[in-house]
Amino acid sequence: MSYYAPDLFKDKVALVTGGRSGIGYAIAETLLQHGAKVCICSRKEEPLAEAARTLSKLGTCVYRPCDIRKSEEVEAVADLIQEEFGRLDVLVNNAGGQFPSLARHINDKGWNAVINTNLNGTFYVSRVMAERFFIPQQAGNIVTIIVNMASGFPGMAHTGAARAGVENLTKSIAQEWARFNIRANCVAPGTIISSGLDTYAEPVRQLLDQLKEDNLMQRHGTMEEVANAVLFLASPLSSYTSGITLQVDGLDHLHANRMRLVNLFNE
Ligand SMILES: CCC/C=C/C(=O)SCCNC(=O)CCNC(=O)[C@H](O)C(C)(C)COP(=O)([O-])OP(=O)([O-])OC[C@H]1O[C@@H](n2cnc3c(N)ncnc32)[C@H](O)[C@@H]1OP(=O)([O-])[O-]
Ligand SMILES: NC(=O)C1=CN([C@@H]2O[C@H](COP(=O)(O)OP(=O)(O)OC[C@H]3O[C@@H](n4cnc5c(N)ncnc54)[C@H](OP(=O)(O)O)[C@@H]3O)[C@@H](O)[C@H]2O)C=CC1
Repeated sequence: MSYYAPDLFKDKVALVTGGRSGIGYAIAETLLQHGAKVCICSRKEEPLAEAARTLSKLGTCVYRPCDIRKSEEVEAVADLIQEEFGRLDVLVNNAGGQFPSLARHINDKGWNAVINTNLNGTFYVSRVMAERFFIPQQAGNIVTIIVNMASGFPGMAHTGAARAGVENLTKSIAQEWARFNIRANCVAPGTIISSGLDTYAEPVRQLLDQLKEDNLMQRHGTMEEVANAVLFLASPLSSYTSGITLQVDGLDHLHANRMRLVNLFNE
């Protein structure tokens, strides 16, 4: 059940990066359920196509494989959106990820992989979609998924640094592009039960129970809770809000034990 009007995104077109799985899939699904036409992109063509097939039962959903770290592939996604819909109203920068490691053990390649994905990739997609659609249309809306790194991210310093960069980038573009009627905001999820958590190996998975106990609401978040926050920021319901980060974390940004992950490494 949804508290939003079912036609909230009628005639609107949305791009969800990383929309083939987890939180991105839930966002794409929710946008479709509220009338949007949706494009999803990610690196792995087969699961991406499968996700688009399933999502198409809810409405129009197209897909194009894309590594957001390659701006020419991002341009190809914009080409598809232009051909299929001729416009774009909402960009959800959801694609991202990282691996757990103490900072001093992250080698150059690993550092660059995470920075390129989360910071550079998010910038490329935002810039391309603004240039191709939002600025010419004089209208657009960007919502970017980051993480809870309000007190740093010990155990995943690369992603903490990248997402802090994205949060600051969002404040800058929100100001630069306000004159084009473009809003830009972030959503910072805490620990959310999703396919993303399955990518972590056992020691980190054990941590999840501890994180749940630490949480003042005594639980992890759901993908629907993140999607609902995205819907709010992507819709006219938040029309006077730009440049902010909405925390969806059951208070973890104020209260989480940030050393839990570091302590797993037993150093
Ligand atoms: C509490 C939870 C809160 C947050 C939850 C979530 O976000 S859930 C969402 C979670 N979902 C996701 O995170 C999914 C998306 N994540 C990813 O796709 C990857 O983590 C990525 C961001 C590194 C990109 O990867 P890619 O395809 O570009 O590259 P690649 O795989 O080829 O690696 C490049 C280099 O990185 C290094 N390195 C990589 N892994 C490890 C490791 N375990 N150990 C050590 N190092 C590692 C290594 O140097 C490697 O080079 P090598 O040694 O192989 O020559
Ligand atoms: N689950 C959680 O607790 C939290 C998640 N987040 C963030 O939410 C977002 C979604 O995570 P979640 O759904 O949990 O995890 P998933 O691993 O399921 O989602 C990550 C998605 O991003 C895509 N992706 C990764 N790298 C690239 C790339 N270079 N180019 C294009 N697509 C890419 C993946 O598809 P493909 O492999 O096909 O490229 C996948 O669809 C991520 O940014 C994550 O860091 C933030 C806080 C907490």
